[in-house]
Amino acid sequence: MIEVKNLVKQYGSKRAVDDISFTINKGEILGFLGPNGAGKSTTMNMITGYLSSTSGTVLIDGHDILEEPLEAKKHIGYLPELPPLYLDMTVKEYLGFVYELKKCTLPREQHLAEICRTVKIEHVYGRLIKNLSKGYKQRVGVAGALVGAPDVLILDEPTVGLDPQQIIDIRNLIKDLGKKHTVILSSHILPEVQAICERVIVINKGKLVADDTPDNLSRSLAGNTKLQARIVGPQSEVVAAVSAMDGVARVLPLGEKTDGSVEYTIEPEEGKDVRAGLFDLLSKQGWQMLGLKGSEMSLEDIFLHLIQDDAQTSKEEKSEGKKRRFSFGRKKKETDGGDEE
Ligand SMILES: Nc1ncnc2c1ncn2[C@@H]1O[C@H](COP(=O)(O)OP(=O)(O)OP(=O)(O)O)[C@@H](O)[C@H]1O
Repeated sequence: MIEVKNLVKQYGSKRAVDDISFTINKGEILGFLGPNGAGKSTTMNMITGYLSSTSGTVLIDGHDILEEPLEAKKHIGYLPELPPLYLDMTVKEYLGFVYELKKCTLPREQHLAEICRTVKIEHVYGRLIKNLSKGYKQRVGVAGALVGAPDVLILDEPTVGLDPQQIIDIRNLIKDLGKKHTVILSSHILPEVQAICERVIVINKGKLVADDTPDNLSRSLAGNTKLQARIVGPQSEVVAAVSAMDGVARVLPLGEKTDGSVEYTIEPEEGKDVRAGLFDLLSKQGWQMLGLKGSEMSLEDIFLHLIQDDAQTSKEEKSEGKKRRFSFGRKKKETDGGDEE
């Protein structure tokens, strides 16, 4: 559906987007993550044809966004971070205006009514946009993006500035839209991306640093899930005995709890499941286990880790003159290996 190939954007001496390639398939909801200045808006603006690229191509359903802009843009509905709403228009007037602007040929009343049903703004159709809440203004922006029935929706920070209930409503709306559309969602809000998106692309300093499902990212980076255990027993003996277990890489006591247990983080070696051995050990020693749970990495942890890895890789490259590679799982191993040296 969308093919981004070797996309580069150079602003003078600044390379804002540096050789990014990815493909988005029909019906995917893709999260586009990156810190401030990473190059997200620049990339989205090149995908929507608002900015031309220095080099590289963007194909929308096979149409080059720069060579066949009209054909390509027909497929895209774009909601910029600040939707260009005309506050003195009613919702009806605004959507009619967007309809004309996009030279839409679908049956007008029927098409606009269907959009209003989808984004649930039928009851404010006759109201002035300036009198609507922020959440409803955002819905009107989404409605505008849906005019012309594009297959692809590109949403730039769609929940910024909304209150918690409005955020939930817009997220649910995006999920619903994802059933019929390919969606690209740019966001700084990591739990949002985790909640909505099936796939995440992370960019940092103009480079693509990860492309995977939130779950895979979490798994490949975390390796094995760490365990949080609450154990009643003499702390130093517990640490020594559990550390000596086959398959345990590290044990970290986190402090005593009010029930007399001590909480530990137990980090298994790669590919090892130490839970059964842990139960055996504790029962042999007569130490009680009051709790055991896995602690998975949140997307937030992963994101920070990736950005740090990227900074680390840059340093290594500078010194070694290497070309970068962003194979996520492998990179983690390499980093691990480096740490151990
Ligand atoms: N017109 C421009 N001229 C020069 N540099 C620019 C221009 N637009 C963006 N940049 C620079 O390019 C880099 C990428 O900017 P971009 O706005 O794409 O990042 P972003 O990931 O969208 O960040 P944010 O989330 O803060 O909007 C930044 O360093 C920015 O300062």
